[in-house]
Amino acid sequence: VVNISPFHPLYQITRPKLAPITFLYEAWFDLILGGRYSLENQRMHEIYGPVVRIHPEELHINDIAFTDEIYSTGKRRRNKQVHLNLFAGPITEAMVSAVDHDLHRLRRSAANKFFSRAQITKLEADIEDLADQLCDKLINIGTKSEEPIDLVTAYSCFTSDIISGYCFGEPFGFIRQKSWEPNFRHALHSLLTPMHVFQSFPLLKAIVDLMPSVAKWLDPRVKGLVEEGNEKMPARVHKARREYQAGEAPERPAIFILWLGGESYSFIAAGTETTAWTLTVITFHLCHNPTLLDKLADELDATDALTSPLVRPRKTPLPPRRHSRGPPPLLRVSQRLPRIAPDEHLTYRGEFKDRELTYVIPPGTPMGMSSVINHHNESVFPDSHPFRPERWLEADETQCRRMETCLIPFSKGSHQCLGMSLAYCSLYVTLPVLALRVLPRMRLYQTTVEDVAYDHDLWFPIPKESTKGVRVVIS
Ligand code: HEM
Repeated sequence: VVNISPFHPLYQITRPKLAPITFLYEAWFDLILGGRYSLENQRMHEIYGPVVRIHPEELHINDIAFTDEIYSTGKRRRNKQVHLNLFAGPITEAMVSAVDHDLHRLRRSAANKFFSRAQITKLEADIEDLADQLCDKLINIGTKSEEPIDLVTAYSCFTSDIISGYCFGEPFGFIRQKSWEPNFRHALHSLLTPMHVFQSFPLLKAIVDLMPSVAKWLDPRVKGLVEEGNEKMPARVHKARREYQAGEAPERPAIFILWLGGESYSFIAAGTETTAWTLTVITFHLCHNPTLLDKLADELDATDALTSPLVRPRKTPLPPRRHSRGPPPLLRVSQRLPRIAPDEHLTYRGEFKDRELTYVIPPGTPMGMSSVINHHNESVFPDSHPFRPERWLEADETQCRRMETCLIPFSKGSHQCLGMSLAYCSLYVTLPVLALRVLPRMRLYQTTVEDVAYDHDLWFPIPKESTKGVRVVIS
Protein backbone atom coordinates (compact mmCIF):
# COMPACT_ATOMS: atom_id res chain seq x y z
CA VAL A 1 0.00 0.00 0.00
CA VAL A 2 2.84 2.38 0.92
CA ASN A 3 4.51 1.76 -2.45
CA ILE A 4 1.52 2.95 -4.44
CA SER A 5 0.15 5.53 -2.03
CA PRO A 6 0.00 9.16 -3.29
CA PHE A 7 2.63 9.98 -0.65
CA HIS A 8 5.27 7.77 -2.25
CA PRO A 9 7.94 10.00 -3.89
CA LEU A 10 7.61 8.08 -7.19
CA TYR A 11 3.80 8.13 -7.23
CA GLN A 12 3.58 10.57 -10.16
CA ILE A 13 5.63 8.30 -12.46
CA THR A 14 3.86 6.02 -14.93
CA ARG A 15 3.74 2.46 -13.74
CA PRO A 16 2.23 -0.88 -14.51
CA LYS A 17 -0.18 -2.28 -11.92
CA LEU A 18 1.96 -4.87 -10.14
CA ALA A 19 5.62 -3.89 -10.58
CA PRO A 20 5.66 -0.94 -8.13
CA ILE A 21 3.85 -2.91 -5.42
CA THR A 22 6.24 -5.79 -4.93
CA PHE A 23 9.72 -7.09 -5.79
CA LEU A 24 8.03 -10.40 -6.60
CA TYR A 25 7.05 -9.08 -10.03
CA GLU A 26 10.70 -8.73 -11.03
CA ALA A 27 11.48 -12.07 -9.34
CA TRP A 28 8.83 -13.79 -11.47
CA PHE A 29 10.60 -12.75 -14.68
CA ASP A 30 14.21 -13.07 -13.52
CA LEU A 31 14.13 -15.90 -11.02
CA ILE A 32 11.25 -18.08 -12.28
CA LEU A 33 11.28 -17.39 -16.03
CA GLY A 34 15.09 -17.01 -16.03
CA GLY A 35 16.58 -13.57 -16.73
CA ARG A 36 13.65 -12.17 -18.70
CA TYR A 37 12.93 -8.90 -16.89
CA SER A 38 14.73 -6.82 -19.53
CA LEU A 39 12.24 -8.06 -22.14
CA GLU A 40 9.38 -7.22 -19.82
CA ASN A 41 10.88 -3.76 -19.27
CA GLN A 42 10.89 -3.26 -23.03
CA ARG A 43 7.20 -4.24 -23.18
CA MET A 44 6.43 -1.80 -20.36
CA HIS A 45 8.08 1.05 -22.29
CA GLU A 46 5.89 0.33 -25.30
CA ILE A 47 2.77 0.63 -23.15
CA TYR A 48 3.67 3.20 -20.52
CA GLY A 49 6.24 5.48 -22.14
CA PRO A 50 9.90 6.38 -21.78
CA VAL A 51 10.02 6.45 -17.96
CA VAL A 52 8.58 3.47 -16.13
CA ARG A 53 8.61 2.44 -12.49
CA ILE A 54 9.78 -1.14 -12.86
CA HIS A 55 9.78 -2.03 -9.19
CA PRO A 56 8.95 -0.32 -5.91
CA GLU A 57 12.12 1.81 -5.80
CA GLU A 58 13.49 1.86 -9.34
CA LEU A 59 12.87 3.59 -12.67
CA HIS A 60 13.81 2.34 -16.10
CA ILE A 61 14.36 4.93 -18.79
CA ASN A 62 14.21 4.58 -22.55
CA ASP A 63 15.13 8.03 -23.84
CA ILE A 64 18.63 8.63 -25.14
CA ALA A 65 18.36 12.34 -24.34
CA PHE A 66 18.51 11.40 -20.65
CA THR A 67 21.62 9.17 -20.87
CA ASP A 68 24.09 11.77 -19.61
CA GLU A 69 21.85 12.61 -16.67
CA ILE A 70 21.87 9.00 -15.49
CA TYR A 71 25.47 8.13 -16.34
CA SER A 72 27.08 11.45 -15.55
CA THR A 73 30.73 12.19 -14.85
CA GLY A 74 32.75 14.85 -13.07
CA LYS A 75 31.48 16.28 -9.83
CA ARG A 76 27.98 14.85 -10.14
CA ARG A 77 27.95 11.87 -7.81
CA ARG A 78 26.46 8.59 -8.94
CA ASN A 79 26.11 5.60 -6.63
CA LYS A 80 25.26 2.09 -7.69
CA GLN A 81 22.17 0.26 -6.50
CA VAL A 82 22.61 -2.34 -3.74
CA HIS A 83 19.76 -4.48 -5.13
CA LEU A 84 21.64 -5.19 -8.37
CA ASN A 85 25.08 -5.45 -6.81
CA LEU A 86 25.15 -9.18 -7.37
CA PHE A 87 28.82 -9.93 -7.01
CA ALA A 88 29.96 -12.22 -4.25
CA GLY A 89 33.27 -13.65 -3.01
CA PRO A 90 36.56 -11.86 -3.78
CA ILE A 91 34.91 -9.47 -6.29
CA THR A 92 33.09 -7.66 -3.47
CA GLU A 93 36.40 -5.90 -2.74
CA ALA A 94 36.71 -4.68 -6.33
CA MET A 95 35.79 -1.32 -7.84
CA VAL A 96 32.91 -2.86 -9.78
CA SER A 97 31.25 -3.73 -6.47
CA ALA A 98 31.68 -0.30 -4.89
CA VAL A 99 28.19 1.10 -4.37
CA ASP A 100 29.24 4.45 -2.93
CA HIS A 101 30.51 7.04 -5.40
CA ASP A 102 33.50 8.13 -3.30
CA LEU A 103 34.63 4.58 -2.50
CA HIS A 104 34.37 3.74 -6.19
CA ARG A 105 36.46 6.78 -7.14
CA LEU A 106 39.11 5.82 -4.64
CA ARG A 107 39.38 2.25 -5.96
CA ARG A 108 39.19 3.30 -9.59
CA SER A 109 41.77 6.11 -9.34
CA ALA A 110 44.42 3.49 -8.53
CA ALA A 111 43.72 1.62 -11.78
CA ASN A 112 42.85 4.38 -14.26
CA LYS A 113 46.38 5.11 -15.45
CA PHE A 114 46.98 1.45 -16.39
CA PHE A 115 44.06 1.50 -18.80
CA SER A 116 44.59 4.88 -20.48
CA ARG A 117 44.75 4.87 -24.27
CA ALA A 118 48.46 5.65 -24.19
CA GLN A 119 49.20 2.78 -21.85
CA ILE A 120 47.11 0.28 -23.83
CA THR A 121 48.85 1.26 -27.08
CA LYS A 122 52.03 -0.20 -25.55
CA LEU A 123 50.34 -3.63 -25.39
CA GLU A 124 49.72 -3.77 -29.12
CA ALA A 125 52.78 -5.92 -29.94
CA ASP A 126 51.91 -8.45 -27.21
CA ILE A 127 48.33 -8.69 -28.47
CA GLU A 128 49.50 -9.12 -32.07
CA ASP A 129 51.77 -11.90 -30.95
CA LEU A 130 48.94 -13.66 -29.09
CA ALA A 131 46.58 -13.14 -32.07
CA ASP A 132 49.10 -14.94 -34.32
CA GLN A 133 49.38 -17.77 -31.79
CA LEU A 134 45.58 -18.00 -31.68
CA CYS A 135 45.40 -18.29 -35.49
CA ASP A 136 48.17 -20.94 -35.54
CA LYS A 137 46.36 -22.96 -32.92
CA LEU A 138 42.96 -22.69 -34.61
CA ILE A 139 44.48 -23.86 -37.91
CA ASN A 140 46.51 -26.64 -36.29
CA ILE A 141 43.70 -28.08 -34.21
CA GLY A 142 41.07 -27.43 -36.90
CA THR A 143 42.93 -29.14 -39.72
CA LYS A 144 44.12 -32.11 -37.67
CA SER A 145 40.79 -33.01 -36.10
CA GLU A 146 37.27 -33.58 -37.42
CA GLU A 147 35.86 -32.27 -34.13
CA PRO A 148 34.19 -28.87 -34.38
CA ILE A 149 35.78 -26.09 -32.33
CA ASP A 150 33.75 -24.15 -29.80
CA LEU A 151 34.66 -20.63 -30.78
CA VAL A 152 33.84 -18.77 -27.55
CA THR A 153 36.03 -21.17 -25.59
CA ALA A 154 38.91 -20.68 -28.03
CA TYR A 155 38.55 -16.90 -27.98
CA SER A 156 38.18 -16.86 -24.19
CA CYS A 157 41.58 -18.59 -23.89
CA PHE A 158 42.97 -15.75 -26.00
CA THR A 159 41.33 -12.90 -24.05
CA SER A 160 42.24 -14.48 -20.68
CA ASP A 161 45.85 -14.58 -21.83
CA ILE A 162 45.78 -10.91 -22.85
CA ILE A 163 44.41 -9.66 -19.54
CA SER A 164 46.41 -12.05 -17.34
CA GLY A 165 49.59 -11.13 -19.21
CA TYR A 166 48.92 -7.49 -18.50
CA CYS A 167 47.93 -8.03 -14.87
CA PHE A 168 50.64 -10.45 -13.78
CA GLY A 169 53.45 -9.93 -16.27
CA GLU A 170 52.96 -13.38 -17.80
CA PRO A 171 49.86 -14.85 -19.47
CA PHE A 172 48.05 -17.88 -18.02
CA GLY A 173 49.19 -19.79 -21.11
CA PHE A 174 45.74 -20.99 -22.25
CA ILE A 175 46.74 -20.40 -25.89
CA ARG A 176 50.13 -22.08 -25.50
CA GLN A 177 48.63 -25.24 -23.95
CA LYS A 178 47.73 -28.08 -26.34
CA SER A 179 43.93 -27.96 -26.13
CA TRP A 180 41.37 -25.32 -25.17
CA GLU A 181 40.98 -26.76 -21.66
CA PRO A 182 41.40 -25.69 -18.94
CA ASN A 183 40.00 -22.18 -19.31
CA PHE A 184 37.89 -19.76 -17.31
CA ARG A 185 34.65 -19.50 -19.15
CA HIS A 186 32.71 -22.57 -18.01
CA ALA A 187 33.52 -21.90 -14.39
CA LEU A 188 32.62 -18.21 -14.78
CA HIS A 189 29.23 -19.22 -16.13
CA SER A 190 28.67 -21.63 -13.26
CA LEU A 191 29.37 -18.84 -10.83
CA LEU A 192 26.99 -16.47 -12.64
CA THR A 193 24.16 -19.02 -12.60
CA PRO A 194 22.90 -18.20 -9.06
CA MET A 195 22.83 -14.47 -9.91
CA HIS A 196 19.03 -14.20 -10.01
CA VAL A 197 18.78 -16.12 -6.76
CA PHE A 198 21.12 -13.58 -5.12
CA GLN A 199 19.00 -10.78 -6.61
CA SER A 200 15.94 -12.06 -4.75
CA PHE A 201 17.72 -13.48 -1.68
CA PRO A 202 20.88 -11.38 -1.18
CA LEU A 203 21.79 -13.06 2.11
CA LEU A 204 22.60 -16.23 0.18
CA LYS A 205 25.68 -14.47 -1.25
CA ALA A 206 27.40 -15.61 1.94
CA ILE A 207 27.48 -19.11 0.40
CA VAL A 208 30.16 -17.96 -2.02
CA ASP A 209 32.37 -17.00 0.93
CA LEU A 210 32.05 -20.60 2.17
CA MET A 211 33.18 -21.97 -1.18
CA PRO A 212 36.89 -22.28 -0.37
CA SER A 213 36.03 -24.64 2.49
CA VAL A 214 33.71 -26.77 0.33
CA ALA A 215 35.78 -26.50 -2.87
CA LYS A 216 36.76 -30.15 -2.92
CA TRP A 217 33.09 -31.19 -3.33
CA LEU A 218 32.37 -28.71 -6.12
CA ASP A 219 32.12 -29.27 -9.88
CA PRO A 220 35.80 -29.39 -10.95
CA ARG A 221 35.35 -26.33 -13.20
CA VAL A 222 33.87 -24.21 -10.40
CA LYS A 223 36.45 -25.63 -8.02
CA GLY A 224 39.15 -24.40 -10.39
CA LEU A 225 37.78 -20.90 -10.39
CA VAL A 226 37.34 -20.82 -6.63
CA GLU A 227 40.93 -21.97 -6.17
CA GLU A 228 42.01 -19.41 -8.73
CA GLY A 229 40.29 -16.53 -6.93
CA ASN A 230 41.19 -17.49 -3.40
CA GLU A 231 44.62 -19.08 -3.76
CA LYS A 232 46.33 -18.82 -7.12
CA MET A 233 45.63 -15.17 -7.89
CA PRO A 234 46.73 -13.88 -4.49
CA ALA A 235 49.83 -16.10 -4.90
CA ARG A 236 50.56 -14.55 -8.30
CA VAL A 237 50.19 -11.08 -6.82
CA HIS A 238 52.66 -11.97 -4.04
CA LYS A 239 55.09 -13.51 -6.52
CA ALA A 240 54.95 -10.40 -8.70
CA ARG A 241 55.54 -8.22 -5.65
CA ARG A 242 58.48 -10.35 -4.43
CA GLU A 243 60.14 -10.22 -7.85
CA TYR A 244 59.61 -6.49 -8.04
CA GLN A 245 61.10 -5.94 -4.59
CA ALA A 246 64.05 -8.17 -5.49
CA GLY A 247 64.76 -5.89 -8.45
CA GLU A 248 63.59 -8.42 -11.04
CA ALA A 249 61.22 -5.95 -12.67
CA PRO A 250 60.16 -6.83 -16.21
CA GLU A 251 60.61 -4.30 -19.01
CA ARG A 252 56.97 -3.22 -18.86
CA PRO A 253 55.68 -3.34 -15.27
CA ALA A 254 52.61 -5.49 -14.72
CA ILE A 255 49.66 -3.90 -13.00
CA PHE A 256 49.63 -6.01 -9.88
CA ILE A 257 53.32 -5.50 -9.25
CA LEU A 258 52.60 -1.85 -8.62
CA TRP A 259 49.11 -2.08 -7.31
CA LEU A 260 47.88 -4.95 -5.25
CA GLY A 261 44.36 -5.60 -4.18
CA GLY A 262 41.23 -7.69 -4.66
CA GLU A 263 40.82 -6.44 -8.21
CA SER A 264 42.81 -9.12 -10.04
CA TYR A 265 39.88 -11.51 -9.99
CA SER A 266 37.45 -8.93 -11.33
CA PHE A 267 39.82 -7.87 -14.12
CA ILE A 268 40.22 -11.43 -15.37
CA ALA A 269 36.47 -12.06 -15.14
CA ALA A 270 35.57 -8.76 -16.82
CA GLY A 271 38.24 -9.03 -19.49
CA THR A 272 37.69 -12.63 -20.57
CA GLU A 273 34.11 -13.33 -21.60
CA THR A 274 33.22 -9.85 -22.85
CA THR A 275 35.75 -9.44 -25.65
CA ALA A 276 35.64 -13.19 -26.43
CA TRP A 277 31.90 -13.10 -27.09
CA THR A 278 32.19 -9.94 -29.19
CA LEU A 279 34.82 -11.64 -31.37
CA THR A 280 32.63 -14.74 -31.58
CA VAL A 281 29.55 -12.85 -32.76
CA ILE A 282 31.54 -10.93 -35.38
CA THR A 283 33.13 -14.18 -36.57
CA PHE A 284 29.73 -15.85 -36.73
CA HIS A 285 28.30 -13.09 -38.92
CA LEU A 286 31.32 -13.03 -41.22
CA CYS A 287 31.06 -16.80 -41.73
CA HIS A 288 27.27 -16.65 -42.02
CA ASN A 289 27.40 -13.89 -44.61
CA PRO A 290 30.31 -14.67 -46.96
CA THR A 291 29.60 -11.50 -48.99
CA LEU A 292 30.48 -9.46 -45.94
CA LEU A 293 33.65 -11.46 -45.40
CA ASP A 294 34.63 -11.03 -49.08
CA LYS A 295 34.04 -7.31 -48.78
CA LEU A 296 36.18 -7.14 -45.68
CA ALA A 297 38.91 -9.28 -47.24
CA ASP A 298 38.93 -7.04 -50.36
CA GLU A 299 39.28 -3.96 -48.22
CA LEU A 300 42.05 -5.56 -46.21
CA ASP A 301 43.83 -6.67 -49.40
CA ALA A 302 43.45 -3.26 -51.00
CA THR A 303 44.87 -1.57 -47.96
CA ASP A 304 47.49 -4.14 -47.14
CA ALA A 305 45.51 -5.02 -44.04
CA LEU A 306 46.37 -1.71 -42.54
CA THR A 307 43.63 0.76 -43.24
CA SER A 308 40.29 -0.95 -43.64
CA PRO A 309 37.44 1.25 -42.53
CA LEU A 310 35.58 -1.84 -41.32
CA VAL A 311 38.34 -2.73 -38.94
CA ARG A 312 40.63 -0.12 -37.54
CA PRO A 313 44.09 0.36 -39.01
CA ARG A 314 46.53 -1.91 -37.24
CA LYS A 315 49.01 0.92 -36.94
CA THR A 316 46.57 2.79 -34.74
CA PRO A 317 44.59 0.02 -33.08
CA LEU A 318 42.56 2.26 -30.87
CA PRO A 319 39.55 4.02 -32.35
CA PRO A 320 39.50 7.80 -32.54
CA ARG A 321 37.96 9.35 -29.44
CA ARG A 322 34.67 9.33 -31.29
CA HIS A 323 34.57 5.83 -32.79
CA SER A 324 32.50 7.11 -35.68
CA ARG A 325 33.82 4.87 -38.43
CA GLY A 326 34.22 1.42 -37.00
CA PRO A 327 31.77 -1.28 -35.98
CA PRO A 328 30.72 -0.80 -32.37
CA PRO A 329 31.30 -3.58 -29.87
CA LEU A 330 28.22 -5.74 -29.73
CA LEU A 331 25.92 -6.10 -26.82
CA ARG A 332 27.87 -7.79 -24.03
CA VAL A 333 26.37 -6.75 -20.71
CA SER A 334 22.62 -6.93 -21.15
CA GLN A 335 21.65 -6.51 -17.50
CA ARG A 336 20.18 -3.05 -16.75
CA LEU A 337 22.75 -0.83 -15.03
CA PRO A 338 21.03 1.56 -12.63
CA ARG A 339 22.67 4.60 -11.05
CA ILE A 340 21.55 6.75 -8.14
CA ALA A 341 21.98 10.52 -7.91
CA PRO A 342 22.30 10.87 -4.12
CA ASP A 343 22.31 14.67 -3.97
CA GLU A 344 20.29 15.97 -6.94
CA HIS A 345 16.70 16.23 -8.06
CA LEU A 346 16.69 15.38 -11.77
CA THR A 347 14.03 16.69 -14.09
CA TYR A 348 12.94 14.50 -16.98
CA ARG A 349 11.18 16.19 -19.89
CA GLY A 350 9.93 14.17 -22.84
CA GLU A 351 6.78 13.10 -24.58
CA PHE A 352 4.76 9.99 -25.21
CA LYS A 353 1.84 9.58 -27.61
CA ASP A 354 1.58 13.37 -28.16
CA ARG A 355 1.50 14.00 -24.42
CA GLU A 356 4.19 16.12 -22.77
CA LEU A 357 5.82 14.49 -19.76
CA THR A 358 7.64 16.22 -16.91
CA TYR A 359 8.86 14.19 -13.97
CA VAL A 360 10.95 15.28 -11.03
CA ILE A 361 13.07 12.33 -9.91
CA PRO A 362 13.94 12.61 -6.21
CA PRO A 363 17.52 12.08 -4.95
CA GLY A 364 18.28 8.47 -4.05
CA THR A 365 16.13 6.94 -6.80
CA PRO A 366 17.79 4.13 -8.79
CA MET A 367 17.30 4.78 -12.52
CA GLY A 368 18.83 2.84 -15.34
CA MET A 369 18.97 1.87 -18.97
CA SER A 370 19.61 -1.51 -20.63
CA SER A 371 21.78 -1.96 -23.67
CA VAL A 372 19.43 -4.67 -24.89
CA ILE A 373 16.73 -2.00 -25.21
CA ASN A 374 18.92 0.93 -26.33
CA HIS A 375 20.72 -1.01 -29.04
CA HIS A 376 17.44 -2.05 -30.62
CA ASN A 377 15.91 1.41 -30.59
CA GLU A 378 14.49 1.29 -34.11
CA SER A 379 14.23 5.08 -34.42
CA VAL A 380 18.02 5.27 -34.03
CA PHE A 381 19.07 1.92 -35.53
CA PRO A 382 16.46 1.09 -38.19
CA ASP A 383 16.29 -2.65 -38.86
CA SER A 384 18.44 -3.08 -35.76
CA HIS A 385 18.73 -6.88 -35.60
CA PRO A 386 20.77 -7.76 -38.70
CA PHE A 387 24.55 -7.38 -38.34
CA ARG A 388 25.27 -4.39 -40.57
CA PRO A 389 28.53 -2.65 -39.62
CA GLU A 390 28.06 -0.62 -42.79
CA ARG A 391 25.39 1.39 -41.02
CA TRP A 392 28.27 3.29 -39.43
CA LEU A 393 29.85 3.99 -42.81
CA GLU A 394 26.61 5.08 -44.46
CA ALA A 395 25.43 7.40 -41.68
CA ASP A 396 26.06 11.15 -41.87
CA GLU A 397 27.58 13.02 -38.94
CA THR A 398 24.24 13.75 -37.26
CA GLN A 399 23.08 10.15 -37.48
CA CYS A 400 26.46 8.93 -36.23
CA ARG A 401 26.15 11.19 -33.22
CA ARG A 402 22.65 9.88 -32.48
CA MET A 403 23.84 6.28 -32.73
CA GLU A 404 26.79 6.97 -30.46
CA THR A 405 24.57 8.58 -27.84
CA CYS A 406 22.35 5.51 -27.89
CA LEU A 407 25.23 3.03 -27.59
CA ILE A 408 25.98 1.88 -24.07
CA PRO A 409 27.92 -1.39 -24.50
CA PHE A 410 30.54 -0.21 -22.00
CA SER A 411 28.05 1.81 -19.93
CA LYS A 412 28.86 5.52 -19.57
CA GLY A 413 29.93 8.06 -16.98
CA SER A 414 32.01 7.46 -13.89
CA HIS A 415 31.40 3.68 -13.84
CA GLN A 416 32.12 3.19 -17.54
CA CYS A 417 34.11 0.06 -18.40
CA LEU A 418 37.72 0.46 -17.31
CA GLY A 419 38.93 -1.96 -19.99
CA MET A 420 37.28 -0.23 -22.96
CA SER A 421 40.54 0.74 -24.70
CA LEU A 422 41.95 -2.73 -24.11
CA ALA A 423 38.81 -4.30 -25.59
CA TYR A 424 38.95 -2.05 -28.67
CA CYS A 425 42.66 -2.65 -29.09
CA SER A 426 42.19 -6.44 -28.88
CA LEU A 427 39.34 -6.36 -31.40
CA TYR A 428 41.04 -4.08 -33.92
CA VAL A 429 44.32 -5.95 -33.78
CA THR A 430 42.80 -9.43 -33.94
CA LEU A 431 40.01 -9.08 -36.52
CA PRO A 432 42.22 -8.41 -39.57
CA VAL A 433 44.53 -11.31 -38.67
CA LEU A 434 41.58 -13.66 -38.25
CA ALA A 435 39.85 -12.37 -41.39
CA LEU A 436 42.92 -12.91 -43.54
CA ARG A 437 44.36 -16.09 -42.05
CA VAL A 438 41.56 -18.18 -40.57
CA LEU A 439 38.07 -17.09 -41.60
CA PRO A 440 38.46 -18.00 -45.31
CA ARG A 441 39.07 -21.61 -44.11
CA MET A 442 36.38 -21.62 -41.45
CA ARG A 443 32.82 -22.97 -41.81
CA LEU A 444 30.01 -22.87 -39.28
CA TYR A 445 29.09 -26.27 -37.88
CA GLN A 446 25.40 -26.75 -37.02
CA THR A 447 25.25 -23.13 -35.86
CA THR A 448 22.49 -20.71 -36.78
CA VAL A 449 21.73 -17.11 -35.99
CA GLU A 450 19.71 -18.33 -32.97
CA ASP A 451 22.96 -19.46 -31.35
CA VAL A 452 24.14 -15.86 -31.09
CA ALA A 453 20.77 -14.14 -30.63
CA TYR A 454 19.83 -12.68 -27.26
CA ASP A 455 17.35 -14.79 -25.34
CA HIS A 456 17.75 -13.84 -21.68
CA ASP A 457 20.10 -12.17 -19.19
CA LEU A 458 22.68 -13.70 -16.92
CA TRP A 459 24.46 -10.39 -16.49
CA PHE A 460 25.64 -11.18 -20.04
CA PRO A 461 23.12 -11.78 -22.84
CA ILE A 462 22.59 -15.53 -23.17
CA PRO A 463 21.23 -17.32 -26.25
CA LYS A 464 18.44 -19.91 -26.01
CA GLU A 465 19.06 -22.74 -23.52
CA SER A 466 19.22 -25.45 -26.20
CA THR A 467 22.24 -23.87 -27.92
CA LYS A 468 25.33 -26.02 -28.34
CA GLY A 469 27.47 -22.93 -28.85
CA VAL A 470 29.04 -21.33 -31.89
CA ARG A 471 30.90 -24.24 -33.48
CA VAL A 472 33.16 -24.17 -36.51
CA VAL A 473 35.30 -26.48 -38.58
CA ILE A 474 38.49 -25.37 -40.26
CA SER A 475 39.91 -26.95 -43.41
C1 HEM B 1 33.76 -5.89 -25.45
C2 HEM B 1 34.31 -5.92 -24.25
C3 HEM B 1 33.72 -5.32 -22.99
C4 HEM B 1 32.46 -4.88 -22.72
C5 HEM B 1 31.26 -4.83 -23.65
C6 HEM B 1 32.46 -4.40 -21.33
C7 HEM B 1 31.37 -3.84 -20.69
C8 HEM B 1 31.40 -3.31 -19.41
C9 HEM B 1 30.28 -2.65 -18.76
C10 HEM B 1 28.89 -2.46 -19.36
C11 HEM B 1 30.70 -2.26 -17.53
C12 HEM B 1 29.87 -1.51 -16.46
C13 HEM B 1 29.43 -2.49 -15.41
C14 HEM B 1 28.62 -1.83 -14.31
O1 HEM B 1 28.12 -0.73 -14.44
O2 HEM B 1 28.48 -2.48 -13.26
C15 HEM B 1 32.07 -2.66 -17.40
C16 HEM B 1 32.84 -2.42 -16.28
C17 HEM B 1 34.14 -2.86 -16.13
N1 HEM B 1 34.90 -3.50 -17.08
FE1 HEM B 1 34.36 -3.97 -18.97
N2 HEM B 1 33.72 -4.60 -20.80
C18 HEM B 1 34.53 -5.14 -21.78
C19 HEM B 1 35.86 -5.47 -21.67
C20 HEM B 1 36.61 -5.30 -20.54
C21 HEM B 1 38.01 -5.65 -20.42
C22 HEM B 1 38.88 -6.23 -21.55
C23 HEM B 1 38.39 -5.37 -19.16
C24 HEM B 1 39.78 -5.59 -18.62
C25 HEM B 1 40.26 -5.16 -17.53
C26 HEM B 1 37.23 -4.82 -18.45
C27 HEM B 1 37.20 -4.39 -17.14
C28 HEM B 1 36.14 -3.76 -16.53
C29 HEM B 1 36.17 -3.26 -15.16
C30 HEM B 1 37.35 -3.36 -14.18
C31 HEM B 1 34.92 -2.69 -14.92
C32 HEM B 1 34.44 -2.00 -13.63
C33 HEM B 1 34.60 -0.49 -13.83
C34 HEM B 1 34.08 0.34 -12.68
O3 HEM B 1 33.29 -0.15 -11.87
O4 HEM B 1 34.46 1.52 -12.62
N3 HEM B 1 36.17 -4.79 -19.33
N4 HEM B 1 32.49 -3.29 -18.55
